[in-house]
Amino acid sequence: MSYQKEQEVAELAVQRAAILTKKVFHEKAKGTLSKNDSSPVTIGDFGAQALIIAAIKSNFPNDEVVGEEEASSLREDTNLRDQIWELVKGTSLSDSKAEDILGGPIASMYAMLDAIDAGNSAGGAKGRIWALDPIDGTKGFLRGGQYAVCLALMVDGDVKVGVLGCPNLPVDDSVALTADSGVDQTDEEGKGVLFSAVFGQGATSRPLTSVGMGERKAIQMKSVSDLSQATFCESLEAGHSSHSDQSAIASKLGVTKPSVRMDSQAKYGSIARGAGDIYLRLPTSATYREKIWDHAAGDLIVREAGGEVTDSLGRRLDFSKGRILAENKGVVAAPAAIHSHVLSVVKEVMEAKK
Ligand SMILES: Nc1ncnc2c1ncn2[C@@H]1O[C@H](COP(=O)(O)O)[C@@H](OP(=O)(O)O)[C@H]1O
Ligand SMILES: [Mg+2]
Repeated sequence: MSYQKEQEVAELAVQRAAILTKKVFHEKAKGTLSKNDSSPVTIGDFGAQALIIAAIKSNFPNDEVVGEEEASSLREDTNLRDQIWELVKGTSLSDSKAEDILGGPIASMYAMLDAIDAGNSAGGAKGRIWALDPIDGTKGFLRGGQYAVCLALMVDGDVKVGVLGCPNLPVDDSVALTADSGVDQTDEEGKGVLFSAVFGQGATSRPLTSVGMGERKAIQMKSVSDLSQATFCESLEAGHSSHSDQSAIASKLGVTKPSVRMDSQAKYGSIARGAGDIYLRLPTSATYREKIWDHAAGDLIVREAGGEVTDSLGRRLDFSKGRILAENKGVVAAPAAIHSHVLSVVKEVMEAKK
């Protein structure tokens, strides 16, 4: 399967949803968002999920979707619902042919609520299931840092298509990450990149604004010959991964640069294009299980760019277990050539803690 149509729909849908999230952010910044003070994340999340699921359902009506949100609270809260509908109604691509590919605008507010609710798949090992995170990196979105609109298609539990829209990352793949890449990037001119991969066909990037027009550009992870010069990424939120374990691992690896702390799957995209090298996500609790929508697209994009992605015990991320990664703990992503070395150090550090 080439998954050409799926990739095209996913890219355009993510682009349209990303435009909506940007609009919400700017309305919030101008103070015109809401008289009743609904959270911009709530509005952006629901709106983006509606646009993306509507596009999936109009092209692939039998596919299922695992989406982060569901609309029951919206059906009660008419004010919030109207606010989201205004925004969804007003968000279309400037390219009308591309908009047609997505199935055009959503017909009514009730169709919007139904689209949101169609993200209720239980996931699993059979059939075609999309994993959707309309705004990944909630905290980053709110602080004007990094966030991502994330969409992946799984077929019988394997990720076949992955798309990440990162509105606040630089377009240029050659811009190396720095310690402050994760914060306060909003409103700088010319930002926004879309990463995309199809299983077996490599990973690409292009400006988020040129989706549907420009060519995709192949991306590759950087080869790391000297770990002392390597850049590693981690969550900005200390609650989402163990900064102390990650720092112990980095120093054992001989990494000398400070970590790049960044919200969302923008981390996967950044290492896939060689702007950084390694992504470490060591669990902070024994019971938390990662959500499939937080990893599916990034996992494929990194692997298609020449990387390897496992959990902290060296197991491939298993997306066939439902809405969560029930059989995995944490994430270790690195170029294939050094992944086993990185993993051995991860295991050493985790063993030493016991
Ligand atoms: N205790 C925890 N450990 C790991 N991930 C967590 C977590 N609590 C929440 N998360 C997830 O971490 C995601 C953000 O990842 P990151 O830290 O890389 O930006 C959140 O996605 P949302 O922002 O979509 O809610 C959320 O699903
Ligand atoms: Mg998320």
